Amino acid sequence: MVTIRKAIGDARRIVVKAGSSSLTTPQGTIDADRIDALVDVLAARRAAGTEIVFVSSGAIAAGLGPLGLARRPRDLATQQAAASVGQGLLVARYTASFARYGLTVGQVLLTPDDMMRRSHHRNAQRAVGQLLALGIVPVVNENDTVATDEIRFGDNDRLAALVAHLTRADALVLLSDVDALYTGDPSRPGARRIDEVRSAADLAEVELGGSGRVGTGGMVTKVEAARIAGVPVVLTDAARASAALAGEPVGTYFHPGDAPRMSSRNLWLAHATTGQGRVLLDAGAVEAIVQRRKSLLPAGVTGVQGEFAAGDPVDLVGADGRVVARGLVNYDATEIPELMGRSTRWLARELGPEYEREVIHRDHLVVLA
Ligand SMILES: Nc1ncnc2c1ncn2[C@@H]1O[C@H](COP(=O)(O)OP(=O)(O)O)[C@@H](O)[C@H]1O
Ligand SMILES: N[C@@H](CCC(=O)OP(=O)(O)O)C(=O)O
Repeated sequence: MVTIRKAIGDARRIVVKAGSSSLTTPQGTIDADRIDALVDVLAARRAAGTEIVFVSSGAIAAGLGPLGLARRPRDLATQQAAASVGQGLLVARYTASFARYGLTVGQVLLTPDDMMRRSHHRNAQRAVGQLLALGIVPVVNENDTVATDEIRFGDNDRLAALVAHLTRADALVLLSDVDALYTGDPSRPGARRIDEVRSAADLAEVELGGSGRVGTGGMVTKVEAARIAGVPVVLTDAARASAALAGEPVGTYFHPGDAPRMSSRNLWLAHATTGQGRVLLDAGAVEAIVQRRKSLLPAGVTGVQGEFAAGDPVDLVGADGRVVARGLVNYDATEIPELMGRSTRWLARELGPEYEREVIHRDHLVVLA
């Protein structure tokens, strides 16, 4: 007897993410047949009463052919141009394809700010919520045309996990060009399929390789997405989408961890940002932050590395060189050396009351250790 994954079968709202390789051809054009086949599956589940939020990659990959490019460009400006062309083509195809079932799609292009800033977050939540309430299928992607190397999600696996939080979905399905997670690169002999991941321990021996020809992030970002999604996740290929959505035992099933659900803001900070610099801490500060969840005060800082401005995300590093947390810093890198090792009281007295503030407030700090 086939055991059905009840959490997937019963889900009332599912985020489905498809990678570039499942939607486009090696020539850098849209693969209309495979898109139609995937839409058939999504529309069927939709007809059964489940709300679908579709996260579609492929903007850059679909723009390559029209721009006469043989491969993904390295420079940002050409990636942006390819995404601009490809995104329009993708959405035109989805519009036509879902229309076969009388369904309307709505394009949603997100930037990291939409997850991070409270007002933007609420706004994105309201917009997607309203699309769903109106019976429309939201088609989500990163806004690649205005993304920069510094400010971007970069991969849609983690974006899909954040969208699962944003929409309070019940499950996440990641569709790739590989049918499951393997113990190592599946093209190498000896790699074994993994049916279920219950905890980080199940991944201890797994080698997570890079992406295929057009994808971004490879398995690393998929496993990371499963870790942060907070709901059951199925990873499989697009050919098994129907079975995956029916809850049949295909691909790899990631059980939701028992870690408490992080706020979207902290999820973004931990998983969608890159530290713009490093703040070095003494042992007391590491203990205060990691064990007691306190703010970082100037007294516990022993050094700074890199150039950053107030408001930037920075990594907090212990004496052993390990990154223990990430946070939004309240000072420019150049200001910190004169504050280091000083008590806030001393700073307020000597430099003025505005120096009484923390280096990083605990509300803007996420522990990674
Ligand atoms: N341990 C692993 N298990 C499965 N696939 C892996 C593993 N390590 C690396 N990969 C590669 O990851 C690729 C999928 O990632 P990616 O190219 O980013 O896909 P997508 O475009 O669907 O996001 C697969 O084609 C596979 O070759
Ligand atoms: N936002 C990018 C896709 C980034 C990405 O994660 O790609 P993939 O690994 O194919 O899911 C695009 O639409 O081209």
